Amino acid sequence: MYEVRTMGGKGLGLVATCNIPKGARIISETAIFEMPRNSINPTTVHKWILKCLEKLDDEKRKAFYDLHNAHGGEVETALGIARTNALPLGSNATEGGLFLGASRINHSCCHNAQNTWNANLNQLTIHAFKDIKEGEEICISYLDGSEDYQTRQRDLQARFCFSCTCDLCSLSPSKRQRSDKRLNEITRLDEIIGDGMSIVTTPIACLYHARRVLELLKEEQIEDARIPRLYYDAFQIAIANGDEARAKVFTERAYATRVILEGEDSPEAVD
Ligand SMILES: C[S@@+](CC[C@H](N)C(=O)[O-])C[C@H]1O[C@@H](n2cnc3c(N)ncnc32)[C@H](O)[C@@H]1O
Repeated sequence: MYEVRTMGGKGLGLVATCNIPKGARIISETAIFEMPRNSINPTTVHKWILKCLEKLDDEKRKAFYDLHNAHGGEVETALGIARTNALPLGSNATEGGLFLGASRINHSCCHNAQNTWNANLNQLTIHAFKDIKEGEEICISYLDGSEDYQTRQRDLQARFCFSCTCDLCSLSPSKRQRSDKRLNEITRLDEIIGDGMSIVTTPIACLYHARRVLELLKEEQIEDARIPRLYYDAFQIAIANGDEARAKVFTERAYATRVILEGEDSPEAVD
């Protein structure tokens, strides 16, 4: 479905070699090793990585050292490579995994693919959540939420040492301002919906917020994991308030959108 090519200014990247339909699984890959992701002493993490590398065969160890290192000079080589390439093993996971294939996927703030840790398969999956045309680059997002332009640039620079020039980051100042306003509003409403209390005390307002977030995501052409999460929130609001009919509709939508992003075998879809 893809090949690894040199992408001017971005190093290597994945390009679709055929039309990839929305929902297709592009990659399913086992980690060469797992490592702690956050806030642990760098020396400890470095030692951990070296131990993991010792256990690999020569070919995999060489392939690891061939991966991009965005932190060269700042930290030990193996740690720099691991920090540049580790992908999370679940949302909010404290563990990351090193994947030789998926590590070549570049970032876009208007990405077309989703990386997910599938604990049922014990593999990382990459799914197209938009139709991807032959010749188009396959991109994921390295970021978690709906950050505005400045926050995205700051985080990408700090964690991956590049300035993003994707279509979203290249909008004219006025269009970017409108996009930032929508993204900040998504974050604000998401926080209200995510607060367990407001689901019980102001359920109708929460449902309106959820609908508004969906509209905003659509305007921003975002079709990632935020959509099933939102339908799941709406399901919980309906259940908490005894509205079984709406709960059924929301759960069906949460399932359908989750399957596109992760496949029927994903634990989130199965649950
Ligand atoms: C996980 S690697 C991705 C694959 C990498 N391009 C390679 O050659 O192996 C992450 C690094 O790729 C580059 N990169 C990823 N997305 C980019 C983008 N949108 N613009 C510029 N560089 C990008 C940055 O150097 C980043 O630190």
